[in-house]
Amino acid sequence: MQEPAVRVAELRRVFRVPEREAGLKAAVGSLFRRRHREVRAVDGISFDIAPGEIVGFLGPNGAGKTTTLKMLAGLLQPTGGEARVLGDVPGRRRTGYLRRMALVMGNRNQLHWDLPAADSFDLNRAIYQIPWAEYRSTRAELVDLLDLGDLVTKPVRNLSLGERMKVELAAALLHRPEMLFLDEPTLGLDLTMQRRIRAFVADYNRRYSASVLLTSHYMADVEALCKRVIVIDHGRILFDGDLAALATDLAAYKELAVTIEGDVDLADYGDVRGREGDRVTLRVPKAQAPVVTARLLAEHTVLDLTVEDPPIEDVIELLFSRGVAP
Ligand SMILES: Nc1ncnc2c1ncn2[C@@H]1O[C@H](COP(=O)(O)OP(=O)(O)OP(=O)(O)O)[C@@H](O)[C@H]1O
Repeated sequence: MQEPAVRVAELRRVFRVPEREAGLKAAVGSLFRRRHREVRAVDGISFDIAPGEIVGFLGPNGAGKTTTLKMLAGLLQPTGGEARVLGDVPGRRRTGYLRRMALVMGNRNQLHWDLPAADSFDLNRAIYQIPWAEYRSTRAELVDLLDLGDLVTKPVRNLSLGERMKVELAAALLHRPEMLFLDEPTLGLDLTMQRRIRAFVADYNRRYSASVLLTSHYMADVEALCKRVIVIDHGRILFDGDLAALATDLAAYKELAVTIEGDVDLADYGDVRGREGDRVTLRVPKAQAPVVTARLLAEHTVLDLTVEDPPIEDVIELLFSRGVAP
């Protein structure tokens, strides 16, 4: 059997943070007696990622996503458990490993602010010791795929947020990493740019059979790219599986969107969630969906009717509030 690209077993990271009460007395006291509290950012998580797989890594703020990605990228040492990526232990930070992976953080600028990205690209070529011919061809390919044009010749500080993200991605991928850790790569970008970045990630994955672990607060990113999602909260895995199964398995209700001739009050059929012109969205318990559908069809002139799982955002919210075991 092929070895997984990522193998994580009981991975943990505990931070010790100094604790201090407010006020001068407490401030003076803390000079002599430091109290600490433990934050279990990642609390024993296990999962595998297959080569070439794109997995969405979801969770609310503070769930432990970035801490996990940093451990997998070798930036943070775990306090327990094990991580292997591409057969290597990331925490050892072996050059051989660092040259096969990339961590891209949407909220962190890794390029020189005052220089054009082209200069940072050259610098990365030297750092990663990419042979010139390979560098030129990958660079040309990335410039084309990301539609960078002359953006690479402008100082980074003059670029828009979206343009900056595109050159960031290009810089991070010049060495053609096989493993990508993408932390909110579309953060703050407009819809067109989000779509562009998404298409690029899909393309890169196909072209180089790269594995991708992606965090994003935009469910559209996740739905477009990830067949599988891992959901964490408070450092623990709540769900690991098919994105489609998440809605089917967890949501206790269905959403019926129905257009009916005439003005009819549908409150009797279910929980009315919204109305757009003649189209009404009803939420009904999953088990009752067939009966309600049949009643609507029998009792009214139905012009259009769809039965769907609730939006994935709602399902994930439900998951966080319930804290389902894996
Ligand atoms: N260096 C640190 N020192 C102390 N606590 C930390 C440190 N880094 C992270 N934490 C804590 O660990 C927990 C997990 O943080 P982490 O950044 O991994 O979450 P996240 O899921 O990436 O959240 P977000 O979506 O907000 O980026 C949080 O409670 C955070 O405050």
